[in-house]
Amino acid sequence: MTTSYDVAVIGGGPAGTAMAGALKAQGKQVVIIESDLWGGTCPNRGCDPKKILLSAVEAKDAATTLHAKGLTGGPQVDWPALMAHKRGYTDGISDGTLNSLTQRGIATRHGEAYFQGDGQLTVDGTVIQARDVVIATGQRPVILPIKGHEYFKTSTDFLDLDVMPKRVTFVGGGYVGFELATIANAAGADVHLIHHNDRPLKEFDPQLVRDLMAELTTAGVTIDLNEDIQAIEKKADGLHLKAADGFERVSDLVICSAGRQPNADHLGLENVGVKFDRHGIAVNDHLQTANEHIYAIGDVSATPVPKLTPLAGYEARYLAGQLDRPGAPITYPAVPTQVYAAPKLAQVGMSAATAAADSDRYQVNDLDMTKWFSYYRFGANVARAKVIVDQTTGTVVGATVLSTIADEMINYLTLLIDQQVTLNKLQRTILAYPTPASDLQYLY
Ligand SMILES: Cc1cc2nc3c(=O)[nH]c(=O)nc-3n(C[C@H](O)[C@H](O)[C@H](O)COP(=O)(O)OP(=O)(O)OC[C@H]3O[C@@H](n4cnc5c(N)ncnc54)[C@H](O)[C@@H]3O)c2cc1C
Ligand SMILES: NC(=O)c1ccc[n+]([C@@H]2O[C@H](COP(=O)([O-])OP(=O)(O)OC[C@H]3O[C@@H](n4cnc5c(N)ncnc54)[C@H](O)[C@@H]3O)[C@@H](O)[C@H]2O)c1
Repeated sequence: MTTSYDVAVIGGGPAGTAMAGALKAQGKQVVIIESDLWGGTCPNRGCDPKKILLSAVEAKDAATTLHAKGLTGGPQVDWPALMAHKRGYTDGISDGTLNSLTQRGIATRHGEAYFQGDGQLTVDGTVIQARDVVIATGQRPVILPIKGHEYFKTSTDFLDLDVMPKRVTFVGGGYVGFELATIANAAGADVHLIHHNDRPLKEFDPQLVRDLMAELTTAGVTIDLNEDIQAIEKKADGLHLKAADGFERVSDLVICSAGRQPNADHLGLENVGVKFDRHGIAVNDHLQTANEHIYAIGDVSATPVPKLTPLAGYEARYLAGQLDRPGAPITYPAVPTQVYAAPKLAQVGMSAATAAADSDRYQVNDLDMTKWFSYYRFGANVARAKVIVDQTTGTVVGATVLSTIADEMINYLTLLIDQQVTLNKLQRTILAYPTPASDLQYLY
């Protein structure tokens, strides 16, 4: 059976579903192909389940920091109940996404998409004919190719654990390692985070990363830096992780959190002249591959931006516009990114290190906000921000924030950057007091 469409979209995650929806709204005939769960990584095994589990950490920490300041006793995480709460959300995602696509008249196919050749896109033997194809197949966890790699589990396994093991170890200090270590620690596990050099979360301000590590260490997470794990051995007392320098750690569960790799190696891209490497599928500044009818968006594309859900949607909306009416190359606004640990670490725009190189122009406001009203009232242990102000324009151009509410503050800061809001302009807006937003004027 051969079916013909204007556009075929491969991957039913945030990028693919946004793409298919935007194309359908333009009146195009579109088919979307998904080999696993509709909705993709973010709502099924990424952002959303992670943040549901984090809700218990946030509530527990809020109660703990107010201990002896008006609260007594301390809540404990009931992992099976928390997991049931998470599943109450995630279990409905795939069917819900499929229904939403179908209701909008978007054709759907479940199966592995594969390019047999130009114009020969197949899904489980069926040829799908489409003028253009958009690849939005995302990424999957890297499994380090060390001895005993078969004992590694991934973030996907962690986010669906029935029981929290006694000892949990994360190999790799990036977003996934820090976020899931925070959750496992709050759930009562003995948690180790092992990183191969001395710069975990290397995209973030090193001082604030050190502050975050100090907080996590105080909370009970053991962080081992400069340890390069070479082997995992299963013994009667657990999984033994070993580094070349004699370092050894025993654990019940070992999560490989050493990064993610593009889902580009199983698509037959060599049959259609599309190139990729470990950063993703090579695209030009119109998100077009070397094959003029094939595009790549979201996590799988090698664009110069972090791999995040809002960017998947942003690239989808841009490309839908391009396919309708070709125009200017894609440009990206300031992109906020954050680590949902306890506390949260968030960053947007210019870093303090870059600003320091031009100190005549850029002022770095390094602010200890711990005693500020917004943080004092719930007894926060740490609240720190570095805010970069361009002195020639009086606008904020970058910020790093470490606090329990950094995830909200960074969005306000992103708006200030995007809208080029000066202090004068901000103070002409009345913001409800006392709220984190009413603190914005003190960041300049
Ligand atoms: C643990 C974790 C936490 C995260 N937390 C955050 C967060 O807090 N905030 C944030 O912004 N981002 C977060 N992310 C990143 C976010 O999930 C991704 O940026 C986002 O899902 C990318 O969307 P996508 O559509 O490009 O890819 P995906 O969501 O990965 O979707 C790609 C889809 O393509 C399908 N597919 C692959 N190959 C084929 C094939 N051959 N045929 C058919 N279908 C195929 C896959 O099954 C998948 O469903 C997190 C990721 C992880 C792993
Ligand atoms: N909050 C969020 O927005 C969020 C959360 C999770 C994931 N994500 C997305 O998923 C992507 C992947 O996240 P991630 O944490 O899996 O990857 P990452 O690339 O952020 O971090 C992986 C870390 O593992 C380290 N590493 C590599 N090899 C190692 C080794 N042999 N031993 C020890 N450490 C090693 C790297 O130096 C790096 O610090 C992120 O870049 C982000 O785009 C976002």
